[in-house]
Amino acid sequence: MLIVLAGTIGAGKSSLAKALGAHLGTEVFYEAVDHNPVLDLYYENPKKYAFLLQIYFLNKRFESIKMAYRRDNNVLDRSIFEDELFLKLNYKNGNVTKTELDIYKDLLGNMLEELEGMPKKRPDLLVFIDVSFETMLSRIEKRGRAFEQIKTQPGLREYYHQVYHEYPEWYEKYNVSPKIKIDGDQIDFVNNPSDLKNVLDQIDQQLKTLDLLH
Ligand SMILES: Nc1ncnc2c1ncn2[C@@H]1O[C@H](COP(=O)(O)OP(=O)(O)OP(=O)(O)O)[C@@H](O)[C@H]1O
Ligand SMILES: Nc1nc(=O)c2ncn([C@H]3C[C@H](O)[C@@H](CO)O3)c2[nH]1
Repeated sequence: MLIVLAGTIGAGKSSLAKALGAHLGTEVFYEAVDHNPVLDLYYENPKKYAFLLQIYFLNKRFESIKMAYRRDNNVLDRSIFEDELFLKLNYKNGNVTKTELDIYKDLLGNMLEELEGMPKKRPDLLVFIDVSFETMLSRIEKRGRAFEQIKTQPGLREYYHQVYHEYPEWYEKYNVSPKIKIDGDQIDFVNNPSDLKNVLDQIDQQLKTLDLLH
């Protein structure tokens, strides 16, 4: 089965992907953040690097999907379907031009068409981690990636609020696969084993309903 994690920045996707991979005995494909040569440049100068970052992520995402869709059991940290959310925001903020927006959408459309030819065409389940804006900010701070910090770049607060604001509608509209929403605010699946069990039980239950787990 193929499970994808979705949610705003710092929602807990990588953390839950790791736990879910261990629980189901599946491989985890993490988002390309650690050795990303563009991400810190983007946070420094979004106007210059937004389009390049979108292309970088899209390419990496597609690479993971190609591997993950060919194998049987996988967990993907963030879905390709969220990339357009970031792109549109960058367009709205004047960081990508209309031509860049159109070229990107065309490329994304072509890539998604390619998936139609693969043995597995779409995820079996999307797990959306829902957190409040305050939690999002505190997790970003706690994780401590230097270029993401509001303390040194106060302007980022507004950008994070925009990203946060886009997600509820994005989730409501998402219809590529079955989906489930997890409360990442109240449930501390990172530090509290019984909370983690609670989340894994919710996901297992959904997988059973879909006849993917017995
Ligand atoms: N449910 C939770 N309870 C407490 N802490 C959490 C929870 N989920 C994540 N964290 C912590 O919040 C930080 C961000 O988590 P994580 O890296 O998993 O988020 P992410 O959604 O993958 O972020 P990004 O989109 O930026 O890659 C980490 O320090 C993690 O330990
Ligand atoms: N601009 C932009 N477009 C994307 O498609 C995208 N996907 C992820 N990210 C940023 C958010 C976190 O800082 C960090 C980890 O998720 O990477 C993105 N940023």
